[in-house]
Formats: sequence, C-alpha cells, structure tokens
Amino acid sequence: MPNTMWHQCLEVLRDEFPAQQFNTWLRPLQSDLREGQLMLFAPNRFVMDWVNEKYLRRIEEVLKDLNGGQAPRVNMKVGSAPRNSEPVSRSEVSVRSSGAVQEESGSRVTEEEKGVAVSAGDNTSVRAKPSNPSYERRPVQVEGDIKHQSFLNEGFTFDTFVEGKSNQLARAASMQVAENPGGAYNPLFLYGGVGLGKTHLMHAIGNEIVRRKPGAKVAYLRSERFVADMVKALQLNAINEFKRYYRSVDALLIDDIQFFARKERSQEEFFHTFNALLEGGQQVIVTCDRFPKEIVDMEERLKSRFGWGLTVMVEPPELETRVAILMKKADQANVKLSSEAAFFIAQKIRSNVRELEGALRLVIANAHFTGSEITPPFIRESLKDLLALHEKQVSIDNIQRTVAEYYKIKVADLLSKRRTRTVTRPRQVAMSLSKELTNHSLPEIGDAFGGRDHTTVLHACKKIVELQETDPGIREDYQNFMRLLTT
Ligand SMILES: Nc1ncnc2c1ncn2[C@@H]1O[C@H](COP(=O)(O)OP(=O)(O)OP(=O)(O)O)[C@@H](O)[C@H]1O
Repeated sequence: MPNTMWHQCLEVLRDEFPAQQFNTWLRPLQSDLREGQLMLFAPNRFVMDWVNEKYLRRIEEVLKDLNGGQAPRVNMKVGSAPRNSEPVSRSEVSVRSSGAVQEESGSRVTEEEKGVAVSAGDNTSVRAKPSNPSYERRPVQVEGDIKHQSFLNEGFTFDTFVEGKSNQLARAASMQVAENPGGAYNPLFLYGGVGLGKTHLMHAIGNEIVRRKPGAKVAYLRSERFVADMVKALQLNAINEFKRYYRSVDALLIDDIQFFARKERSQEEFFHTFNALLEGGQQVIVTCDRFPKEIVDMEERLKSRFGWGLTVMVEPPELETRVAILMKKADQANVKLSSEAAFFIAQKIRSNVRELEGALRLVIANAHFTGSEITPPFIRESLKDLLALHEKQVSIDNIQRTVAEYYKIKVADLLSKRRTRTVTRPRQVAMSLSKELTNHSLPEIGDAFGGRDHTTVLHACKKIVELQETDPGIREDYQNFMRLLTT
C-alpha cells in the first residue's frame, strides 16, 4: 500500500467531516507506513486521545476500502513522522531533521518590512480597540525598550467572553493553555474571520497566565509590531537584544500573523524565536484570519510549525450566542436590555461581534441622550443608517443570481457537481465575488455552492485573480459584476 494512501484517506475524511473538525483533529496527523503498518503521529496527547476515541474506527474503515478490503494495522503516537515518510517540502524536511534552531541564512529585509517599520511608528504597538469603551491597557512584566509594547487588555478575560457553539472549542483550548502554558497545546493557533473574538481569547489567556503566576512575562503584540521592532533593531544594530527579549518571555502572543506575508526576514526571525520558545517550553499563541496552510506568501516551514500544537477555528456566532453577547455587554454597561430587544439587534446584525457591539453602543448612546426605552422600534430608528447599509450589502444569493443570468445558465448549475467549462468558470467567478463582496468565510461560501470544500473556494479565488491578469474577457466580466453588484 503506497503511503499516498493516507493522503487519499484524508481526502475522503475531508468530505465527511465539518471543516473545523477535520482541520483540528485529522489534518495535523502525519503518517509513516512500514511493513503494512500505518503509524499516525499526533502533535500532542490530547489530539491523539481524541482521534483514537472519535475517528480511528472510521479511519480504519476508509483505509480498508481504499486498500481493496484489506485493513492495514493503524497505530498512533505523539510526535512527528520520520523524515521522508510523507511528501513534504524541502524546507520542512530540513527543519525536521535538525530539530533545533537553525543557522540563520540572513534573509534581506524587504521593502514591505521597511514600510511597516515606518508606519507602525512607536505608538501603535498596542492594538487599540476603539470599539471597546472599557479598553484599558495593563503593562505586563517586561524589560527594557520593549516595555511599552506588551499590554494586555484587562477587559478581555474568560469571564467576559461569552461561550457558544461557534467558539466552544477555541475557548476550551484557550483555557487549557492558560492553565498549563507551554504544555500540550504549543503553539495554539486561533483562526477565523474578523471581529469574532480571537484577540479577546488571546488576551484572556495572557491575563489568566499572569493571574495564576504573577510576574510571568507575557508579551502581546500584533505582527506588524514584531516587524517594526525587528527592522528598528537591525537599523540600531541591536538585533541580539531583540532576540534575547523575545526569547525570554513565558508566553508570546502574536496577533494577526497574516501580516507576516511577504516579510521574509521577519518570518525567518519569528521562525527562530518560535523554535527557541517551543524548545524552552514557553508558550506561543498566534491568531490569523485563515488556516495556516492558506496563508499566502508565508514560508512552508513556518506554516508547518503552526500546525504542531493545536489549531482551532473561531466561527461566526449563531443567533443565540449573539443574543447572549448583547445581554452580557449591556450588563457590563449597566444598561437594561430586554431579551426582545437583544433578539431584534442580533437578528439584524449577523456579520461579527465587533459590529454587534458597535450597534449596541449606538443604541445605548441614543437611549441615553433621548431618555427613551430600548424597544424594537427605537432600535430600528437608532440603527437606521447601519441597517440600510447592511441591506445594501451583497449576498451570496444575489451574486449567484447575477452571475447565472449574465452567463445564461441556471443557479442550480452553479450549485451542481457539473464540471463542464460553461459551468465551472462562472462558478469560480461567483465564488470569488462571494469572497470579495461578502463577509462569509470560505467554508460558508463552499456550503452555499452545493456543499463544496473551502479549499475549492480558495482555489477558485486564486484562479480568478490569475485569469484577470491573463484573460481580458474574464477581467471585463469581473469588472462588470463588481459594477452590477455594488452600485
Ligand atoms: N464570545 C464573545 N464574548 C464577548 N465578547 C466578544 C466575543 N467575541 C468577540 N467579542 C468582542 O468583539 C470584539 C471583537 O473581538 P476581537 O477583537 O477579539 O476579534 P478578532 O477575531 O481578533 O478580530 P480581528 O480579526 O479583526 O483581529 C471585542 O470587543 C470582543 O470583546
């Protein structure tokens, strides 16, 4: 049985399980096939136990089917597959083989990195959250020049985080990390769309670590800050201090890692810091707007390391959670909000929690100034402009109808499994427009197109970007759609 069998098995499982389950438990597994025995390597004990309990039986069945009815023996252990047991990129292999901090190759600082250094300046080190009125900054125990950079928002704790189906796993994993930093989930990689609570959870972990162990060094920063500091350190000939500082913390929290894209020197520096921390048993937590493998212009070896701990998605909250969040936020602001009013707002604002909070703040401010009670008609009036904007927002439905009409095909064709060119290209265009013009995540878009996988959507988006450069017809079509849908 060739070792690609595991990859085929993964393809089958990918279609069977929801993306979050697949990405969290199955995708990080590595395989090694020897003498009819398939060894699966899990990044940590937790993943291993979970897979054993929940998925192993199904894995065996799929392998049996793929192997003409003969089941290979499957065993699991914690660790990484031996070198060359799976097709991995060259850089990954070299990292695995060394298992230690590598010699630095001295990548150049790119123009982009210089740009970040200038724009990040000195005062933007802390992620200001203008939408949160209770935002307070608490410096944590850090040293020297970098002191001003590491702040935790005291308002972002586990207590103030409302749990729901959409964030349950992320919250549980975060709590575990806070209780046992540097333990089984290292690194913790939290990903998901904008305004869904990734930063909140990250700060909650940091705050909890400090609460449990006063004096713990927790460094929180956005990835741009890391880039800016590194460039500055290079300019000032202080790169050793930079390294020493970042490698001395108990926990390093890096927000929005996607901004490392194309910043080669920073990626390299971060890679070494990352290795040093992991080897030292120090915790690394990273947030990103997408799954590690989907980050473009990021080194493979870095992406692969992100998957060594636990990767968890934060999804958009469903209605009940949105209501609970509104009730909690109103309570924190000492405002009485009826559940009817909370439902009304939660039904209207569905994009993300940040917008939800913004809408609530607007309603509260209006009620405060006018002395009115917060009722659905009052909310409707207060949020008039915001709701008008939302109504104007493009829906996937609308995109599908517009694209189908334009190419003279049926919407059902776009959702079907048909693969003829007359259907696949319009489908890719529609997927790409959905990504560009709506707030839906890749898995949601995939679902809306006949239950396709999020990687298919990603592929469609890339393809359309490419075609717009090489095919004037597609470029013109796309521009027409943008005009049709947004004006
Ligand atoms: N489950 C939740 N309970 C309470 N508040 C929440 C929850 N989820 C998000 N929020 C609030 O929503 C706001 C936006 O959250 P946050 O900044 O953590 O989002 P994010 O996922 O990091 O977004 P971005 O990708 O833009 O960085 C914050 O004020 C946060 O407190």
